Amino acid sequence: MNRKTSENVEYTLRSLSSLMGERRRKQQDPDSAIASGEQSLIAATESFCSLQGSGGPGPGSSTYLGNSGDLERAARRQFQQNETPSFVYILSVFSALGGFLFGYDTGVVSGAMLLLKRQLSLDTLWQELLVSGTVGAAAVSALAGGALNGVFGRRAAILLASALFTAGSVVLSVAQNKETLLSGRVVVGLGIGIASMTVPVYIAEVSPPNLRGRLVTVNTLFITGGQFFASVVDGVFSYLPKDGWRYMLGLSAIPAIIQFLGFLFLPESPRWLIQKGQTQKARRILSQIRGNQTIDEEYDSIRNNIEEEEKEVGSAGPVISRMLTYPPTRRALIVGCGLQMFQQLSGINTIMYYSATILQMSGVEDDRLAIWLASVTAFTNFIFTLVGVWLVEKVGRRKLTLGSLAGTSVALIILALGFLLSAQVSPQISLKPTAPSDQNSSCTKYSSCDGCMLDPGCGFCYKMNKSDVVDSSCVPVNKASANEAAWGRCTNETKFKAEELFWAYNFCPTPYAWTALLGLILYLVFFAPGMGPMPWTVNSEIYPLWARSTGNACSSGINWIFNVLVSLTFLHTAEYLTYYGAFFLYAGFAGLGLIFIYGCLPETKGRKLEEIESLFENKLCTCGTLDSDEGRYIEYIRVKGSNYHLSDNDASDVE
Ligand SMILES: O[C@H]1[C@H](O)[C@@H](O)[C@H](O)[C@@H](O)[C@H]1O
Repeated sequence: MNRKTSENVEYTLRSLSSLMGERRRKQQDPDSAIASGEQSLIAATESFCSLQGSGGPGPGSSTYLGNSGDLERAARRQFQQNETPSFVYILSVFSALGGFLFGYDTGVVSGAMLLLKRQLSLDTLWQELLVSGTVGAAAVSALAGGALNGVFGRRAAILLASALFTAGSVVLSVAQNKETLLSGRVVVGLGIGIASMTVPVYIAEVSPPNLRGRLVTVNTLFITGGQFFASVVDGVFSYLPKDGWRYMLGLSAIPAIIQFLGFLFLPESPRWLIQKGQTQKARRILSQIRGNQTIDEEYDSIRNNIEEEEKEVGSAGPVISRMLTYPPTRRALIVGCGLQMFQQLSGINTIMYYSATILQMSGVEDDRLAIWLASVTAFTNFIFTLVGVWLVEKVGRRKLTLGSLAGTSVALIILALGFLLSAQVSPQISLKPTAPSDQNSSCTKYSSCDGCMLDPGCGFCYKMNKSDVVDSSCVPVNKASANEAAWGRCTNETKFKAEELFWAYNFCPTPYAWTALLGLILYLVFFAPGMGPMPWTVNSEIYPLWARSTGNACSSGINWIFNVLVSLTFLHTAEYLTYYGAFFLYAGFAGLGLIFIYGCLPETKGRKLEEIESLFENKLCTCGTLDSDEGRYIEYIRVKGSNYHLSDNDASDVE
């Protein structure tokens, strides 16, 4: 946003105070690492005193000379401790429980489905409804969450999300039929959508700039942590074939209740309060969150910004149309939505969903072992998100996202090559058994395992002679259990195993499985630190306050819409393009994403939320060239006469 000349006075004051502070720091305290704000506090006080000529102790007075060092030290100690108060961490962890629930509830369903489909005899349509019903509901509520956040505030939205999570989990754990299950999954989905768009915004708004990226990324750490925890719970309760799913789906009520109770006592975002004109309350909460640190500079900068924004953009008309007609927010919206779209188009959820099969291809035949190994995949995703938490404030958002997506693209190519090589050496089908008269025989038309595996209705029954596949056939899968065939030699698991027969559903025995496995591991190692968390982190930062809820609602909505699209189309894509074709396609999307991010994503590391809008003043796709600006840090703030004043109405304010 263009700062007007009326601010020159403020800016000059700021420069002056910084210069004085800098000189003083060099003279008195050359070694200590004092943040720039600290110097300006002291210097601003000096410059204010001398400018005012108030008769109080000034640079020329003996009292001043005698006590200035002590005063400075005392002021430093009292107001400028640079430690981050633990309250910020408490707020972040309680809000990130929303991320945990997002991860848990999207992750747990695959294990629950294995048990549910048998107990409630669910056909494919119902299985799909139960999985995508949640993601679809999340898309709707993420879009609607913008208005909710804007009108009722971040805290109310988080409370609502945790209430929905709790209600949904209770309904799921006591459900007696598939209709009730679907309604429970939809309620949980509504909670996920609201949490996914609100939590990053709330954390970004309460965090100090130097920690913001890290704390918002912790939310994604909680998402992947939730997914990992869900996979462990799936493993544990898979041993309870009757009611195991009730525990799997119901357990999320515990973190949801904890979050709800916590947020009854936790405060609203001070930025939202300032926007709503509740300035006294905002100031109180901001100083509570910042502990010993002085908040005047931050408070003023937020308030000035809101005033300026209102002047520049106006407040009439729906936020989304104002965002689209005002170039900086339009550009930010394109970047935010593009990031979320490319996150999903890189196929993360297909990879997570498909990991058990990739692992089976590499020789893990036991189903239960495959479930446990899938939790190793989820664990890898989680651990490498932790690497992202560590890197985000070191290398910045832009480099982290670019590096991550470049690695992800290479991993996708390796994965695709693994499937391609496997398809080329796919075992031939040597036996064509005749189907019993009342049974489906369409599977017997395939001539190699590859075609058979891509048909969701068929499986591959074979024997091994040393490392060669022999006596192989393609027969229909048993609809009640994918571990067995509907008819033929592989119908009874215990019996066919004793006869040294093998049953492969969804995969083919292949000597190149290691390539796919390598691709899978590399994918997670690269995706998790950058492309996983950064779309959420960047979106929480790039919109000005008036557009933040709406911007995040749109971009989260895009994330969920593409999530549904990619997951629902994966099997069909694989059928038409084969598996390697599907992964080459995702690699192509990742490549496009790389160009988009290289051209359009600016670095937001270390900047105040209020400054970030200025990064979108230039035409889109010039961000790469602006990268060199990283070190240039200009602060636009209004310096008040005293940083110590306690109320908005303090008569000593100089503006
Ligand atoms: O950032 C998250 C994370 O990467 C998850 O693992 C994935 O399942 C979500 O779709 C994504 O939004």
